[in-house]
Amino acid sequence: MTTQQLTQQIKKKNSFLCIGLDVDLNKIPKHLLKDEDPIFAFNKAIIDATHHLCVAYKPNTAFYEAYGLKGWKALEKTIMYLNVKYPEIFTIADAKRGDIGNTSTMYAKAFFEDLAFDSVTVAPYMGKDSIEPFLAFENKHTIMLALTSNEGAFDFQTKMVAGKELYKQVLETSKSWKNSENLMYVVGATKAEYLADIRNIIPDSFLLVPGIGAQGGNLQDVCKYGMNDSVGLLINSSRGVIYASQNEDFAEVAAEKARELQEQMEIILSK
Ligand SMILES: O=C(O)c1cc(=O)[nH]c(=O)n1[C@@H]1O[C@H](COP(=O)(O)O)[C@@H](O)[C@H]1O
Repeated sequence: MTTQQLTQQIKKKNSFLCIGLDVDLNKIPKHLLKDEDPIFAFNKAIIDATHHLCVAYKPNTAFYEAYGLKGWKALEKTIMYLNVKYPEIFTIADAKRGDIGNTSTMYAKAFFEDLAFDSVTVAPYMGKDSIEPFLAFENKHTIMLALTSNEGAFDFQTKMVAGKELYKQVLETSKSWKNSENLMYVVGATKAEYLADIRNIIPDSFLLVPGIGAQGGNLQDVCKYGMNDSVGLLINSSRGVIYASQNEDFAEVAAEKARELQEQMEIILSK
């Protein structure tokens, strides 16, 4: 999917919501545990109930890898289900990869070719030759951590390096990489006050913004400082949507939570 197609979907649905599929078997409704594949059964129900309210889904691979082969199988079934039934949805493998070049190429193949995700998250720590193998894939997007939502973001990301905060160095340097037009960036919703500075460096790029809901980030602040002419934002909520109810009505209640966020987004988009 191209970024133009993503923007079209945002305008059509009046939503720039991304729903995080972070499935924890201890948190899903008990009746699903009897299913042959509880993770996929949960995802399918959530997706069927919410696909019209969001433009993207983001399974965090940790929640699948934790269950071994069964978890990876459920991830594969989930992405196949999305690609076949809802091909207009933008898909994000939240895997936070990045390694020496030949290894990064294999990670990219795993998520872009084998699983056919539209995008994957990566960490910038190993630099240009760890990210360019991902950027080489046409019509695929590489979402690089810039300023993360957690407290530990202040350990390194905001430290001064050669007269500038490290996250700013990351943003600026990455613009010179080959196929950098395939980059998007992660900025935590809890860091909304940094977004004006970030937009000065990367005015046109899409930002994946996790951290509203459970982590306390604020949608209005993120939009005020982070939105550009083509919206340029994907706002993620995982736990706040998918675990709103742990009863049999879980998918319905998740849809209500997603609807609340979509309606706030519609108001922001109409301004
Ligand atoms: O890359 C991410 O998606 C990410 C980056 C970040 O800075 N903070 C962050 O919370 N995330 C992910 O976004 C999701 C947030 O989940 P909730 O806090 O439940 O909405 C999790 O999958 C996190 O791993």
